[in-house]
Amino acid sequence: MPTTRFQIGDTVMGRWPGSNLYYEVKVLSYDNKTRLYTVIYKDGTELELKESDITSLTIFKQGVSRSRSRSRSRSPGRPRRSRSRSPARTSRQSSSRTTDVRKEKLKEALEVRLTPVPVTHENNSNSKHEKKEENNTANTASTITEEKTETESENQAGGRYNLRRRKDQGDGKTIELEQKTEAETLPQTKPPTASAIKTTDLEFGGRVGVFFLMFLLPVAVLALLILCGQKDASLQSFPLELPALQSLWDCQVFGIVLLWLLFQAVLSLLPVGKLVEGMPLKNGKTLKYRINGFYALLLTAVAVGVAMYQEVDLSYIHVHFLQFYTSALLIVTLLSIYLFIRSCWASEDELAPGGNSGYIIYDFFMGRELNPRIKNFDIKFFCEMRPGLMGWVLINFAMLQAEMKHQNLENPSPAMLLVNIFQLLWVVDGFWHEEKLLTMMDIVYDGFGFMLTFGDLAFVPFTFTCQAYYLVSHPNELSAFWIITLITMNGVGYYIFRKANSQKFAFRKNPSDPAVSHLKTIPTATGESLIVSGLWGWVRHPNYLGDIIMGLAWSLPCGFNHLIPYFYLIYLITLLVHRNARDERQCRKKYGSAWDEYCKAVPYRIFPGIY
Ligand SMILES: NC(=O)C1=CN([C@@H]2O[C@H](COP(=O)(O)OP(=O)(O)OC[C@H]3O[C@@H](n4cnc5c(N)ncnc54)[C@H](OP(=O)(O)O)[C@@H]3O)[C@@H](O)[C@H]2O)C=CC1
Ligand SMILES: CC(C)=CCC[C@@H](C)[C@H]1CC=C2C3=C(CC[C@@]21C)[C@@]1(C)CC[C@H](O)C(C)(C)[C@@H]1CC3
Repeated sequence: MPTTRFQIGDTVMGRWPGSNLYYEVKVLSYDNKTRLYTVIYKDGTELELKESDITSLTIFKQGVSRSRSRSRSRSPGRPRRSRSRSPARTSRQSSSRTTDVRKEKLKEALEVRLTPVPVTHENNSNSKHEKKEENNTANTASTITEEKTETESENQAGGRYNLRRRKDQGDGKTIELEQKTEAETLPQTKPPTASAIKTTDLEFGGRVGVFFLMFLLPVAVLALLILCGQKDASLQSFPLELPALQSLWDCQVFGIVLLWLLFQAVLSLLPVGKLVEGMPLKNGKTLKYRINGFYALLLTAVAVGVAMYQEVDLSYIHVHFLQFYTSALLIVTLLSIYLFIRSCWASEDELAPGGNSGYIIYDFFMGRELNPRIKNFDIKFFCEMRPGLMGWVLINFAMLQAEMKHQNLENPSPAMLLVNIFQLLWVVDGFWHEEKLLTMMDIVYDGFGFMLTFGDLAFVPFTFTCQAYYLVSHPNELSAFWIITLITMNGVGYYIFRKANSQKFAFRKNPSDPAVSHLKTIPTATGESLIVSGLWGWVRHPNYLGDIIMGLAWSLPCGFNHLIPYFYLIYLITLLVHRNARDERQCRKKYGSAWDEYCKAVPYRIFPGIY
């Protein structure tokens, strides 16, 4: 390797992809064509790195000792600056003496364990200062965490990180471990550069696969709704002739759907609820999101109450259900076209890693732009949470009204009540934890194209309601035993789902949180650990398991006469098994051998006993 900076066999510091953490690595080879070094980490992980992601050991060590001496020379009695992301945190900080003491202790502890590492790079222009982070890795490594620059490689790796975790310690408060003046003098890592995105790993069977899916999905949902509304809902009784056009289209219905979207959009823009920052983007910036879904749900409930008081008949939705679906489908199509066209003007920074293959159909389906916004209105975040999820609850309630009307009941049937209550609980839970959606793959990684638009605006409200729709014309008596069994099943599912999600979220935010600090973990080379006990030590995706148990409890009230009400369960298992595989691929890429170790310790994916 005559022209390279590093030679085979050199021990150098290599950046861990997806982070700004540097580890000791050995250079194994250099590829002249790709200009990539193959390096091996101490845990045996081999990776290819760019020259800019490698730095020499001597520069690193000089940096370490320089900043160590800086650290030592700081007067121990001098109060250190602490930085808080939100004013709320600042006030909490100043009001709590005990927390301050605890924080100081923690800070001291961290200072002993951590190594501030100045890294010299050619382009050290980023003015953001560095922060040290807890090093709990198997490899001893010097770490440098720069708030913004991490996102570049994270996004490329398709990973999702909770960067705040690295700054939040103790009671979720932010501790800045270096003084600002000091940190500013430290050499900085390279700022993210806008590299051209090109999606090469095509999902869903590539261009051909998504082409068929784009037609198949809307048709399959239409078929499901037709069957679900028929007296005989068996697959064999599917009508062979196409439904008449007027049974599929109604201008008034289209107007109602538009009004619904507008109403929800207005609610989402109300200046109530907190403003939170999303995950850092590739360009280092973060977007702000208004978290007011729970208020919007309450206001929607009030609006529906007022409408019912004005004698609006909600069973209209049941009568015109197919027309509501086709109206939603038209909006999905128009919105997807708009999203695709506007993405042509989006900068490289704004593109999603998964939807930029260069193939029009594929990119239209997957979504090119990551966070399409009109001023402060985030179209993806809005569609993911609002019209579809609220619509689901409203449609369920309309079906409950329709059931009473159709079957001349004074009260809704227990089956209908259970379906309504179970699903309402799930939706309320979603809005209560709305902020957590910001760290999910759908927001951080996936582009917003036909797939998510269809999923959010058509699939969720029209297929997730399929049990309630079915019950209107297929009554099912439930014994007290069944009612208790179903309530227990939903409760168990919900407990697993919520506990697993909250545990992971709390752990990612602050591993020393007393609620999760007792959990056993496997350290990984990135500095983040994997929980290996409790629910996360039982199966690798306990939250999916909980969701599936709930899905079963939502379908069983419809009885065993037909397969149709089990559609949600079948969809959920398929989606979560696919999502699990996708997630595991990304985790293996991100955590390397530590992930394999986790898989060995916890061999079951979603279902206990099933590998
Ligand atoms: N009803 C529906 O239609 C759907 C519901 N859902 C629900 O949404 C919820 C969120 O799902 P989703 O975002 O897909 O996945 P998860 O919330 O399970 O997130 C997966 C991530 O968790 C982290 N992780 C994995 N294992 C561990 C571990 N042992 N310890 C600590 N962290 C770990 C990894 O990220 P990292 O290490 O980078 O933090 C991994 O990438 C689930 O409850 C799911 O059931 C999802 C899809 C559809
Ligand atoms: C067939 C097709 C095109 C499916 C698209 C799937 C999407 C509809 C779902 C993928 C993951 C979702 C999640 C929620 C809604 C449905 C979609 C978007 C979710 C936001 C609902 C509220 C929950 O509390 C949740 C946050 C756990 C959940 C996350 C995943």
